[in-house]
Amino acid sequence: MAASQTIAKTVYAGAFVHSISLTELEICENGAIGVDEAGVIQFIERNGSEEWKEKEGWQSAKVVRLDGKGFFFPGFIDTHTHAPQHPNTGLFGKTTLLDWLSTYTFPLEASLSSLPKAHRIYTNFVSRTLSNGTTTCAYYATRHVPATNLLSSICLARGQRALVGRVCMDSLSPEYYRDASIDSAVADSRACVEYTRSIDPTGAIVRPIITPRFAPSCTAPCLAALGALARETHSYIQTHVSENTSEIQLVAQLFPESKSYTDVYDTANLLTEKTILAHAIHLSKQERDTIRARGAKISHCPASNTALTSGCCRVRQLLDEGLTVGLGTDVSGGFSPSILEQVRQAIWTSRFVAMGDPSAGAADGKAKLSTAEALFLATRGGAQVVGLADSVGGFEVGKEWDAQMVTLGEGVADGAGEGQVDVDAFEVGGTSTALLESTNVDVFGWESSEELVEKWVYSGDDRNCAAVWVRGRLVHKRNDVVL
Ligand SMILES: Nc1nc2[nH]cnc2c(=O)[nH]1
Ligand SMILES: [Zn+2]
Repeated sequence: MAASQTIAKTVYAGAFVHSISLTELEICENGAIGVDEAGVIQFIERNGSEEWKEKEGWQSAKVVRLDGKGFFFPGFIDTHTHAPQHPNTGLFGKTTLLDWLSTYTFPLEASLSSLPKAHRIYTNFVSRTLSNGTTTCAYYATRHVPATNLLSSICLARGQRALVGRVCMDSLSPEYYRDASIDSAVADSRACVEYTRSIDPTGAIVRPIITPRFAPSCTAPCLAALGALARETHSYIQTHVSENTSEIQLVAQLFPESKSYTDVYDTANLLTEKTILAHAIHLSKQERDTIRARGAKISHCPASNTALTSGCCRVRQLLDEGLTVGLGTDVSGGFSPSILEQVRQAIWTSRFVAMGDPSAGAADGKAKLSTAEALFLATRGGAQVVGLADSVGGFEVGKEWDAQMVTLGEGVADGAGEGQVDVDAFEVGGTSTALLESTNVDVFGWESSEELVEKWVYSGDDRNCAAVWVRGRLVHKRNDVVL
Protein backbone atom coordinates (compact mmCIF):
# COMPACT_ATOMS: atom_id res chain seq x y z
CA MET A 1 0.00 0.00 0.00
CA ALA A 2 2.21 2.79 -1.23
CA ALA A 3 1.44 6.45 -0.72
CA SER A 4 1.22 6.86 -4.49
CA GLN A 5 -2.11 5.03 -4.84
CA THR A 6 -4.86 7.15 -6.35
CA ILE A 7 -7.84 7.90 -4.16
CA ALA A 8 -11.41 7.53 -5.34
CA LYS A 9 -14.14 9.74 -3.98
CA THR A 10 -15.40 7.59 -1.11
CA VAL A 11 -18.34 7.53 1.28
CA TYR A 12 -17.63 5.84 4.62
CA ALA A 13 -21.00 4.58 5.76
CA GLY A 14 -21.83 3.22 9.20
CA ALA A 15 -21.26 4.19 12.80
CA PHE A 16 -18.60 6.74 13.68
CA VAL A 17 -17.23 7.97 16.98
CA HIS A 18 -15.01 10.97 17.72
CA SER A 19 -14.34 13.54 20.43
CA ILE A 20 -16.26 16.77 20.25
CA SER A 21 -14.75 18.20 23.42
CA LEU A 22 -12.41 17.01 26.16
CA THR A 23 -15.27 15.31 27.96
CA GLU A 24 -17.70 14.39 25.18
CA LEU A 25 -17.69 11.78 22.47
CA GLU A 26 -20.11 11.96 19.59
CA ILE A 27 -21.39 8.47 18.85
CA CYS A 28 -23.30 8.42 15.58
CA GLU A 29 -24.82 5.02 14.92
CA ASN A 30 -25.71 5.50 11.30
CA GLY A 31 -23.59 8.05 9.50
CA ALA A 32 -22.05 8.77 6.12
CA ILE A 33 -18.80 10.67 5.68
CA GLY A 34 -17.87 11.78 2.15
CA VAL A 35 -14.15 12.08 1.40
CA ASP A 36 -12.91 13.56 -1.87
CA GLU A 37 -9.95 12.59 -4.06
CA ALA A 38 -7.66 14.84 -2.00
CA GLY A 39 -8.58 12.95 1.18
CA VAL A 40 -10.63 15.86 2.54
CA ILE A 41 -14.01 15.38 4.24
CA GLN A 42 -16.70 17.07 2.12
CA PHE A 43 -19.83 16.15 4.03
CA ILE A 44 -21.02 14.34 7.11
CA GLU A 45 -24.55 12.96 7.34
CA ARG A 46 -26.16 11.53 10.45
CA ASN A 47 -29.24 9.48 11.43
CA GLY A 48 -29.25 7.30 8.34
CA SER A 49 -29.57 10.26 5.97
CA GLU A 50 -28.65 9.44 2.38
CA GLU A 51 -28.99 12.93 0.95
CA TRP A 52 -25.47 12.55 -0.38
CA LYS A 53 -26.85 10.23 -3.07
CA GLU A 54 -28.41 13.33 -4.65
CA LYS A 55 -25.21 15.37 -4.47
CA GLU A 56 -23.64 16.16 -7.80
CA GLY A 57 -20.56 14.07 -8.41
CA TRP A 58 -21.19 11.67 -5.52
CA GLN A 59 -23.59 9.16 -7.15
CA SER A 60 -20.74 7.03 -8.42
CA ALA A 61 -18.59 7.37 -5.30
CA LYS A 62 -17.06 4.23 -3.83
CA VAL A 63 -18.86 3.20 -0.65
CA VAL A 64 -17.00 1.59 2.27
CA ARG A 65 -19.77 0.26 4.45
CA LEU A 66 -19.18 -0.81 8.02
CA ASP A 67 -21.91 -3.29 8.89
CA GLY A 68 -22.08 -5.15 12.17
CA LYS A 69 -20.51 -4.02 15.39
CA GLY A 70 -17.87 -1.37 14.96
CA PHE A 71 -17.26 2.23 14.05
CA PHE A 72 -14.96 4.61 12.23
CA PHE A 73 -12.68 6.43 14.66
CA PRO A 74 -10.00 9.12 14.08
CA GLY A 75 -6.47 7.80 13.61
CA PHE A 76 -4.39 7.77 16.77
CA ILE A 77 -1.59 10.27 17.26
CA ASP A 78 1.56 9.07 19.01
CA THR A 79 3.27 12.24 20.23
CA HIS A 80 6.47 10.54 21.43
CA THR A 81 8.19 7.30 20.50
CA HIS A 82 11.65 5.88 19.71
CA ALA A 83 11.61 3.76 16.54
CA PRO A 84 15.14 2.33 16.98
CA GLN A 85 14.26 1.01 20.43
CA HIS A 86 11.50 -1.25 19.09
CA PRO A 87 13.54 -4.49 19.38
CA ASN A 88 13.77 -3.80 23.13
CA THR A 89 10.01 -3.50 23.56
CA GLY A 90 9.17 -5.24 26.82
CA LEU A 91 12.79 -5.38 27.99
CA PHE A 92 13.48 -3.15 30.96
CA GLY A 93 13.65 -5.46 33.97
CA LYS A 94 13.78 -3.45 37.17
CA THR A 95 15.81 -0.58 35.79
CA THR A 96 14.98 3.10 36.12
CA LEU A 97 15.71 5.76 33.53
CA LEU A 98 19.47 6.34 33.85
CA ASP A 99 20.57 2.70 34.18
CA TRP A 100 17.95 1.65 31.60
CA LEU A 101 19.56 4.07 29.11
CA SER A 102 23.05 2.67 29.58
CA THR A 103 22.03 -1.00 29.90
CA TYR A 104 19.42 -1.37 27.18
CA THR A 105 19.08 1.72 25.08
CA PHE A 106 22.42 3.19 24.06
CA PRO A 107 23.90 -0.14 22.86
CA LEU A 108 20.85 -0.87 20.69
CA GLU A 109 20.62 2.66 19.25
CA ALA A 110 24.36 2.67 18.49
CA SER A 111 23.94 -0.50 16.43
CA LEU A 112 21.76 1.38 13.93
CA SER A 113 24.94 2.59 12.29
CA SER A 114 24.11 -0.51 10.24
CA LEU A 115 21.63 0.61 7.60
CA PRO A 116 20.28 -2.91 6.90
CA LYS A 117 19.55 -3.28 10.61
CA ALA A 118 17.86 0.13 10.68
CA HIS A 119 15.80 -0.89 7.65
CA ARG A 120 14.63 -4.07 9.31
CA ILE A 121 13.67 -2.33 12.56
CA TYR A 122 12.05 0.73 10.99
CA THR A 123 9.94 -1.11 8.39
CA ASN A 124 8.69 -3.38 11.14
CA PHE A 125 7.95 -0.55 13.57
CA VAL A 126 6.10 1.62 11.05
CA SER A 127 3.97 -1.41 10.09
CA ARG A 128 3.37 -2.13 13.75
CA THR A 129 2.24 1.41 14.63
CA LEU A 130 0.04 1.63 11.52
CA SER A 131 -1.61 -1.70 12.32
CA ASN A 132 -2.47 -0.28 15.74
CA GLY A 133 -4.29 2.64 14.14
CA THR A 134 -1.55 5.25 14.54
CA THR A 135 -1.79 7.66 11.63
CA THR A 136 0.69 10.25 12.95
CA CYS A 137 3.84 9.61 14.95
CA ALA A 138 6.54 11.85 16.44
CA TYR A 139 9.62 9.65 16.08
CA TYR A 140 13.05 9.80 17.62
CA ALA A 141 15.54 8.07 15.36
CA THR A 142 19.23 7.72 16.37
CA ARG A 143 22.20 10.05 15.89
CA HIS A 144 22.99 8.47 12.49
CA VAL A 145 22.08 10.61 9.50
CA PRO A 146 21.55 7.77 6.95
CA ALA A 147 19.33 5.75 9.29
CA THR A 148 17.32 8.82 10.29
CA ASN A 149 16.75 9.69 6.65
CA LEU A 150 15.74 6.10 5.99
CA LEU A 151 13.03 6.39 8.65
CA SER A 152 11.68 9.53 6.95
CA SER A 153 11.64 7.73 3.58
CA ILE A 154 9.84 4.70 5.04
CA CYS A 155 7.15 6.89 6.65
CA LEU A 156 6.63 8.74 3.37
CA ALA A 157 6.46 5.52 1.35
CA ARG A 158 4.02 3.91 3.79
CA GLY A 159 1.97 7.11 4.00
CA GLN A 160 2.18 7.55 7.76
CA ARG A 161 2.38 11.16 8.94
CA ALA A 162 5.55 11.60 10.92
CA LEU A 163 7.85 14.02 12.61
CA VAL A 164 11.30 12.45 12.34
CA GLY A 165 14.20 13.60 14.49
CA ARG A 166 17.91 12.85 14.50
CA VAL A 167 18.90 12.49 18.15
CA CYS A 168 21.54 14.98 19.32
CA MET A 169 23.84 14.09 22.19
CA ASP A 170 27.26 15.68 22.62
CA SER A 171 27.74 14.96 26.32
CA LEU A 172 27.67 12.32 29.05
CA SER A 173 26.58 9.51 26.74
CA PRO A 174 29.05 6.69 26.05
CA GLU A 175 32.04 7.40 23.80
CA TYR A 176 30.68 4.92 21.23
CA TYR A 177 27.39 6.80 20.89
CA ARG A 178 27.98 10.52 21.00
CA ASP A 179 28.14 13.48 18.62
CA ALA A 180 31.80 14.36 18.08
CA SER A 181 31.26 18.11 18.44
CA ILE A 182 28.58 20.77 18.55
CA ASP A 183 29.37 21.65 14.95
CA SER A 184 28.88 18.08 13.78
CA ALA A 185 25.68 17.73 15.84
CA VAL A 186 24.25 20.82 14.17
CA ALA A 187 25.51 19.90 10.68
CA ASP A 188 24.08 16.38 10.95
CA SER A 189 20.75 17.68 12.24
CA ARG A 190 20.64 20.22 9.43
CA ALA A 191 21.33 17.43 6.91
CA CYS A 192 18.32 15.50 8.22
CA VAL A 193 16.08 18.58 8.13
CA GLU A 194 17.13 19.21 4.51
CA TYR A 195 16.63 15.59 3.50
CA THR A 196 13.12 15.40 4.96
CA ARG A 197 12.19 18.70 3.30
CA SER A 198 13.61 17.44 -0.02
CA ILE A 199 11.47 14.29 -0.08
CA ASP A 200 8.29 16.00 1.16
CA PRO A 201 8.57 19.75 0.42
CA THR A 202 5.09 20.61 1.73
CA GLY A 203 5.51 18.48 4.86
CA ALA A 204 2.12 16.91 4.28
CA ILE A 205 3.37 13.51 5.42
CA VAL A 206 6.88 13.83 6.90
CA ARG A 207 8.39 16.79 8.69
CA PRO A 208 11.71 17.21 10.45
CA ILE A 209 11.97 17.75 14.19
CA ILE A 210 15.06 18.98 16.04
CA THR A 211 15.78 16.45 18.80
CA PRO A 212 18.15 17.17 21.68
CA ARG A 213 17.88 13.82 23.51
CA PHE A 214 17.52 15.46 26.96
CA ALA A 215 19.45 18.05 28.93
CA PRO A 216 21.95 15.59 30.49
CA SER A 217 23.03 14.44 27.00
CA CYS A 218 23.73 17.93 25.68
CA THR A 219 26.03 20.75 26.66
CA ALA A 220 24.50 24.21 27.11
CA PRO A 221 26.13 25.54 23.89
CA CYS A 222 24.82 22.53 21.97
CA LEU A 223 21.29 23.14 23.26
CA ALA A 224 21.57 26.82 22.28
CA ALA A 225 22.84 25.90 18.80
CA LEU A 226 19.90 23.53 18.34
CA GLY A 227 17.49 26.24 19.50
CA ALA A 228 18.98 28.51 16.85
CA LEU A 229 18.76 25.80 14.19
CA ALA A 230 15.10 25.19 14.99
CA ARG A 231 14.37 28.90 14.73
CA GLU A 232 16.29 29.26 11.45
CA THR A 233 14.63 26.23 9.83
CA HIS A 234 11.17 26.79 11.39
CA SER A 235 11.31 23.27 12.74
CA TYR A 236 9.50 21.39 15.44
CA ILE A 237 11.51 20.47 18.56
CA GLN A 238 11.17 17.42 20.81
CA THR A 239 12.95 16.43 23.99
CA HIS A 240 12.37 14.86 27.41
CA VAL A 241 11.73 16.83 30.59
CA SER A 242 11.33 16.01 34.28
CA GLU A 243 10.88 12.26 33.86
CA ASN A 244 12.79 10.86 36.81
CA THR A 245 13.94 12.34 40.11
CA SER A 246 17.60 11.23 39.69
CA GLU A 247 17.59 12.79 36.23
CA ILE A 248 16.30 16.06 37.71
CA GLN A 249 19.10 16.05 40.29
CA LEU A 250 21.62 15.39 37.54
CA VAL A 251 20.31 18.34 35.55
CA ALA A 252 20.65 20.57 38.63
CA GLN A 253 24.30 19.47 38.97
CA LEU A 254 25.09 19.88 35.28
CA PHE A 255 23.36 23.25 34.90
CA PRO A 256 23.91 25.02 38.25
CA GLU A 257 23.07 28.40 36.72
CA SER A 258 19.58 27.28 35.73
CA LYS A 259 16.52 27.86 37.88
CA SER A 260 15.04 24.48 36.90
CA TYR A 261 15.08 21.68 34.32
CA THR A 262 12.57 23.63 32.23
CA ASP A 263 14.73 26.73 32.51
CA VAL A 264 17.63 24.88 30.85
CA TYR A 265 15.53 24.52 27.71
CA ASP A 266 14.05 28.00 27.99
CA THR A 267 17.52 29.54 28.15
CA ALA A 268 18.42 27.70 24.94
CA ASN A 269 15.27 28.98 23.16
CA LEU A 270 14.02 25.43 22.90
CA LEU A 271 10.58 26.14 24.34
CA THR A 272 8.35 27.26 21.48
CA GLU A 273 4.83 26.62 20.23
CA LYS A 274 6.35 23.82 18.19
CA THR A 275 8.01 22.05 21.11
CA ILE A 276 6.94 18.61 22.37
CA LEU A 277 8.09 17.79 25.90
CA ALA A 278 7.82 14.15 26.89
CA HIS A 279 6.89 13.02 30.43
CA ALA A 280 6.74 16.32 32.41
CA ILE A 281 5.97 14.35 35.56
CA HIS A 282 7.63 16.29 38.37
CA LEU A 283 7.36 19.90 37.17
CA SER A 284 7.02 22.76 39.62
CA LYS A 285 4.22 25.30 39.21
CA GLN A 286 6.76 27.78 37.91
CA GLU A 287 7.95 25.32 35.27
CA ARG A 288 4.39 24.56 34.18
CA ASP A 289 3.71 28.29 33.91
CA THR A 290 6.79 28.76 31.73
CA ILE A 291 5.81 25.88 29.46
CA ARG A 292 2.31 27.27 29.07
CA ALA A 293 3.59 30.80 28.47
CA ARG A 294 5.86 29.55 25.67
CA GLY A 295 3.07 27.49 24.13
CA ALA A 296 5.08 24.26 24.36
CA LYS A 297 3.13 21.00 24.46
CA ILE A 298 3.29 17.86 26.61
CA SER A 299 3.41 14.20 25.64
CA HIS A 300 2.07 12.04 28.44
CA CYS A 301 3.66 8.57 28.30
CA PRO A 302 1.89 6.57 31.01
CA ALA A 303 3.09 3.02 30.19
CA SER A 304 6.71 4.14 30.13
CA ASN A 305 6.31 6.16 33.31
CA THR A 306 5.10 3.07 35.15
CA ALA A 307 7.53 0.61 33.50
CA LEU A 308 10.56 2.71 34.47
CA THR A 309 8.90 3.70 37.77
CA SER A 310 9.38 7.33 36.82
CA GLY A 311 6.20 8.54 38.51
CA CYS A 312 2.51 9.28 38.01
CA CYS A 313 1.95 12.35 35.87
CA ARG A 314 -0.91 14.51 37.16
CA VAL A 315 -2.63 15.04 33.84
CA ARG A 316 -5.74 16.63 35.36
CA GLN A 317 -3.56 19.35 36.85
CA LEU A 318 -1.88 19.98 33.48
CA LEU A 319 -5.23 20.20 31.73
CA ASP A 320 -6.79 22.40 34.41
CA GLU A 321 -3.87 24.79 34.09
CA GLY A 322 -4.42 25.08 30.35
CA LEU A 323 -1.52 22.97 29.08
CA THR A 324 -1.88 21.02 25.86
CA VAL A 325 -1.46 17.26 26.33
CA GLY A 326 -1.31 14.25 24.00
CA LEU A 327 -0.32 10.62 24.51
CA GLY A 328 2.98 8.92 23.68
CA THR A 329 3.97 5.25 23.61
CA ASP A 330 7.63 6.08 24.37
CA VAL A 331 8.76 2.69 23.07
CA SER A 332 10.79 1.05 24.55
CA GLY A 333 10.55 2.74 27.93
CA GLY A 334 6.91 2.02 27.14
CA PHE A 335 6.13 -1.64 26.50
CA SER A 336 3.55 -1.21 23.75
CA PRO A 337 3.40 0.53 20.36
CA SER A 338 -0.35 0.98 20.80
CA ILE A 339 -1.98 4.30 21.63
CA LEU A 340 -5.11 2.37 22.64
CA GLU A 341 -2.90 0.82 25.35
CA GLN A 342 -1.82 4.35 26.38
CA VAL A 343 -5.48 5.33 26.66
CA ARG A 344 -5.93 2.54 29.20
CA GLN A 345 -2.65 3.35 30.94
CA ALA A 346 -3.52 7.06 31.14
CA ILE A 347 -6.80 6.15 32.78
CA TRP A 348 -4.99 3.82 35.20
CA THR A 349 -2.35 6.39 36.10
CA SER A 350 -5.04 8.98 36.74
CA ARG A 351 -6.68 6.50 39.13
CA PHE A 352 -3.43 6.00 41.01
CA VAL A 353 -3.21 9.77 41.36
CA ALA A 354 -6.82 9.78 42.52
CA MET A 355 -6.01 7.14 45.12
CA GLY A 356 -3.05 9.15 46.42
CA ASP A 357 0.23 8.20 44.82
CA PRO A 358 3.03 9.08 47.28
CA SER A 359 4.80 11.29 44.73
CA ALA A 360 1.54 12.97 43.81
CA GLY A 361 0.62 14.09 47.29
CA ALA A 362 -2.85 13.68 48.70
CA ALA A 363 -5.54 11.63 47.02
CA ASP A 364 -7.36 13.68 44.41
CA GLY A 365 -10.75 12.36 43.36
CA LYS A 366 -10.92 14.86 40.50
CA ALA A 367 -7.80 13.33 38.93
CA LYS A 368 -9.62 10.42 37.29
CA LEU A 369 -9.72 10.61 33.52
CA SER A 370 -12.85 9.30 31.85
CA THR A 371 -12.76 7.14 28.74
CA ALA A 372 -13.88 10.13 26.68
CA GLU A 373 -11.09 12.31 28.09
CA ALA A 374 -8.39 9.72 27.41
CA LEU A 375 -9.68 9.23 23.85
CA PHE A 376 -9.56 13.01 23.38
CA LEU A 377 -5.87 13.00 24.39
CA ALA A 378 -5.22 10.16 21.91
CA THR A 379 -6.73 12.09 18.99
CA ARG A 380 -7.53 15.81 19.26
CA GLY A 381 -5.03 16.42 22.05
CA GLY A 382 -2.33 14.67 20.04
CA ALA A 383 -3.25 16.69 16.95
CA GLN A 384 -2.73 19.91 18.95
CA VAL A 385 0.63 18.64 20.18
CA VAL A 386 1.96 17.90 16.67
CA GLY A 387 0.49 21.04 15.10
CA LEU A 388 -2.22 19.32 13.06
CA ALA A 389 -5.34 20.36 14.97
CA ASP A 390 -6.81 22.02 11.88
CA SER A 391 -6.49 18.94 9.72
CA VAL A 392 -6.83 15.76 11.81
CA GLY A 393 -8.00 14.40 15.17
CA GLY A 394 -11.76 14.43 14.54
CA PHE A 395 -14.38 14.29 11.82
CA GLU A 396 -15.45 17.68 10.41
CA VAL A 397 -15.96 19.03 6.93
CA GLY A 398 -12.57 20.34 5.74
CA LYS A 399 -10.53 17.96 7.89
CA GLU A 400 -8.53 15.18 6.29
CA TRP A 401 -9.57 11.52 6.47
CA ASP A 402 -7.08 10.09 8.95
CA ALA A 403 -9.16 7.29 10.35
CA GLN A 404 -9.34 3.71 11.48
CA MET A 405 -12.13 1.21 11.03
CA VAL A 406 -12.75 -0.49 14.36
CA THR A 407 -14.55 -3.83 14.17
CA LEU A 408 -15.75 -5.70 17.22
CA GLY A 409 -16.36 -9.20 15.87
CA GLU A 410 -19.50 -11.09 15.00
CA GLY A 411 -20.71 -11.37 18.55
CA VAL A 412 -20.93 -14.28 20.92
CA ALA A 413 -23.43 -16.90 19.61
CA ASP A 414 -26.78 -16.73 21.30
CA GLY A 415 -27.22 -20.36 22.36
CA ALA A 416 -29.32 -19.86 25.43
CA GLY A 417 -31.95 -17.32 24.58
CA GLU A 418 -33.89 -15.58 27.28
CA GLY A 419 -35.56 -16.93 30.40
CA GLN A 420 -35.10 -20.16 32.28
CA VAL A 421 -31.98 -22.13 31.44
CA ASP A 422 -32.07 -25.91 31.59
CA VAL A 423 -28.46 -26.89 32.05
CA ASP A 424 -28.97 -30.37 30.62
CA ALA A 425 -30.50 -29.03 27.42
CA PHE A 426 -27.30 -27.30 26.29
CA GLU A 427 -24.29 -28.77 24.68
CA VAL A 428 -21.25 -28.04 26.79
CA GLY A 429 -19.30 -26.60 23.91
CA GLY A 430 -17.56 -23.24 23.86
CA THR A 431 -17.05 -20.11 21.89
CA SER A 432 -15.36 -21.02 18.62
CA THR A 433 -11.60 -20.84 18.45
CA ALA A 434 -11.93 -18.65 15.37
CA LEU A 435 -13.92 -16.05 17.32
CA LEU A 436 -11.56 -16.24 20.29
CA GLU A 437 -8.62 -15.66 17.97
CA SER A 438 -10.21 -12.91 15.90
CA THR A 439 -10.97 -10.54 18.77
CA ASN A 440 -10.41 -10.00 22.44
CA VAL A 441 -13.68 -8.09 22.79
CA ASP A 442 -16.66 -10.35 23.44
CA VAL A 443 -19.86 -8.74 22.19
CA PHE A 444 -23.17 -10.22 23.29
CA GLY A 445 -25.47 -7.98 21.29
CA TRP A 446 -27.22 -6.17 24.13
CA GLU A 447 -24.52 -3.53 24.68
CA SER A 448 -25.31 0.12 24.01
CA SER A 449 -23.05 2.03 21.60
CA GLU A 450 -21.41 3.73 24.59
CA GLU A 451 -20.71 0.34 26.14
CA LEU A 452 -19.18 -0.94 22.90
CA VAL A 453 -16.73 1.97 22.97
CA GLU A 454 -15.86 1.20 26.61
CA LYS A 455 -15.33 -2.47 25.78
CA TRP A 456 -13.03 -1.55 22.89
CA VAL A 457 -11.01 0.79 25.11
CA TYR A 458 -10.56 -1.72 27.92
CA SER A 459 -9.99 -4.92 25.96
CA GLY A 460 -9.43 -4.01 22.31
CA ASP A 461 -6.17 -4.30 20.41
CA ASP A 462 -4.85 -4.39 16.85
CA ARG A 463 -7.21 -7.29 16.00
CA ASN A 464 -9.99 -4.70 16.13
CA CYS A 465 -8.21 -2.34 13.75
CA ALA A 466 -9.58 -3.50 10.40
CA ALA A 467 -8.26 -0.70 8.17
CA VAL A 468 -6.42 2.60 8.47
CA TRP A 469 -6.39 5.64 6.20
CA VAL A 470 -4.17 8.74 6.10
CA ARG A 471 -5.38 11.68 3.96
CA GLY A 472 -7.84 9.27 2.37
CA ARG A 473 -5.15 6.74 1.43
CA LEU A 474 -5.45 3.18 2.68
CA VAL A 475 -2.23 2.59 4.66
CA HIS A 476 -3.11 -0.62 6.50
CA LYS A 477 -5.69 -3.35 6.14
CA ARG A 478 -6.21 -6.51 8.15
CA ASN A 479 -5.82 -9.59 5.93
CA ASP A 480 -9.43 -10.72 6.11
CA VAL A 481 -10.91 -7.30 5.28
CA VAL A 482 -12.35 -6.66 1.82
CA LEU A 483 -13.00 -2.97 1.09
N1 LIG B 1 11.91 7.36 28.23
C1 LIG B 1 13.06 7.82 27.76
N2 LIG B 1 13.62 8.86 28.40
C2 LIG B 1 14.78 9.34 27.92
N3 LIG B 1 15.53 10.35 28.34
C3 LIG B 1 16.60 10.43 27.51
N4 LIG B 1 16.53 9.47 26.56
C4 LIG B 1 15.42 8.79 26.79
C5 LIG B 1 14.80 7.69 26.13
O1 LIG B 1 15.29 7.14 25.15
N5 LIG B 1 13.62 7.26 26.67
ZN1 LIG C 1 11.32 9.01 25.18
